[in-house]
Amino acid sequence: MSASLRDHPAPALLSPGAATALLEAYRPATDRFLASPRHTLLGRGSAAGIPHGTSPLAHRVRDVLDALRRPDAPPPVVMGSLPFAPDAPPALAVPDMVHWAPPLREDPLIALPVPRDEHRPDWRVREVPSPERYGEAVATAVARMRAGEFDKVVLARTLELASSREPDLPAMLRWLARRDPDGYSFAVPSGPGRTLIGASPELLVSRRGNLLTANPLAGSTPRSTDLAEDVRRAAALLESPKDLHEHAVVVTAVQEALAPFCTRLKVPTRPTLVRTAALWHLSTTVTGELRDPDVTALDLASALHPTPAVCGTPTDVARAVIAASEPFDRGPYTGMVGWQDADGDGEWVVTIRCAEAEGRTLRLFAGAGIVAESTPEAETAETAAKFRTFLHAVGAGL
Ligand SMILES: C=C(O[C@@H]1C=C(C(=O)O)C=C[C@H]1O)C(=O)O
Repeated sequence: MSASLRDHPAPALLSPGAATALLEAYRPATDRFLASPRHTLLGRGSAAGIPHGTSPLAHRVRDVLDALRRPDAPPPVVMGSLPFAPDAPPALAVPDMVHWAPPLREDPLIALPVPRDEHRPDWRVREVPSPERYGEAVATAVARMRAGEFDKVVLARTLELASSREPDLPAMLRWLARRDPDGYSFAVPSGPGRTLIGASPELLVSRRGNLLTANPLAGSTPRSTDLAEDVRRAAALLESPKDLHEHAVVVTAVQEALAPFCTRLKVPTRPTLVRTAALWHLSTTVTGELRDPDVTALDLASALHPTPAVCGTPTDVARAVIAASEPFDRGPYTGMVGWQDADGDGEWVVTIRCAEAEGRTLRLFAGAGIVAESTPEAETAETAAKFRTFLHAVGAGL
């Protein structure tokens, strides 16, 4: 439906249960689902793809959306994901039909208990790299940073899950979306036969009219089930010099990337906390006013990507360290996932806390920001906590 509908939703779409109905309606392969704190979207089918070309992707997306504009219809929308590597192909499409609903977190039905899948796959789990190898890569990066070679790098590891039957992706999405309804949950095709599915807490950038918002996260600690300990960990994170440094590197990069586009950019001087079911994060909400109304959400996202929350500083050195240290291809992980309409409004989310499903396999990804004060033990524990959300969703314990 439409931008106008988004601003003035039709009564039927305001009915309690509209957002959870979209969640229930999600079908893999044909559908693109994205829930944010502002909207719930379900795109079905594919009316147009984005052509290959030498011009920037954001321009090609704008041209496709402009060509599909009809005077009597709402502005068309593109949905999908962009990979971490700049030269890898995006997985974007203009759906035949986009259904909009208010946010999941405002839907009274979101609080209903999620029925557990009785027939859970019998997962075999392989860690790539092993936690020991991951710790060694962290130690090597720390030594190079202490020698002054670079400032920060984000190193990731994966879990490869294989089963004798295909996972139930709609059930997984329902579980993820209901567990963190304040975050960004998504399920989109990411390549032939592949689905990217996850629940990210991090907004790369959104644009609404001439207003932009970015919400970099960096600096994390696992939650505790003991309330007093959970609060103690949150308080310690807010005071941790190592995490404040790791966070500041990201905020500075976001500020520098967005400043040229803005007449006004507001960057709070100290971070606050956000929490997911599994982690506490340091968070800064950056807001700004656009200088040029023709700059789209994807123009802004492309200028920001990759932030040091997922790559490092300086970017080119960090990219090289990642390529040399990680024994797998990141694919869509640490890219972006989201939507944008022909007016240039949209939301692009950092693709983390996610997995890529293909047939009977699932590949889970988790990374952590490494700075000179990092330790291999703490970063291995942080990535284990980041896997936890997803492992619960698929019914695999580790
Ligand atoms: C890279 C990931 O997360 C990023 C790294 C964080 C950190 O190092 O503290 C926090 C949030 C994300 O920006 C991930 O979840 O895989």
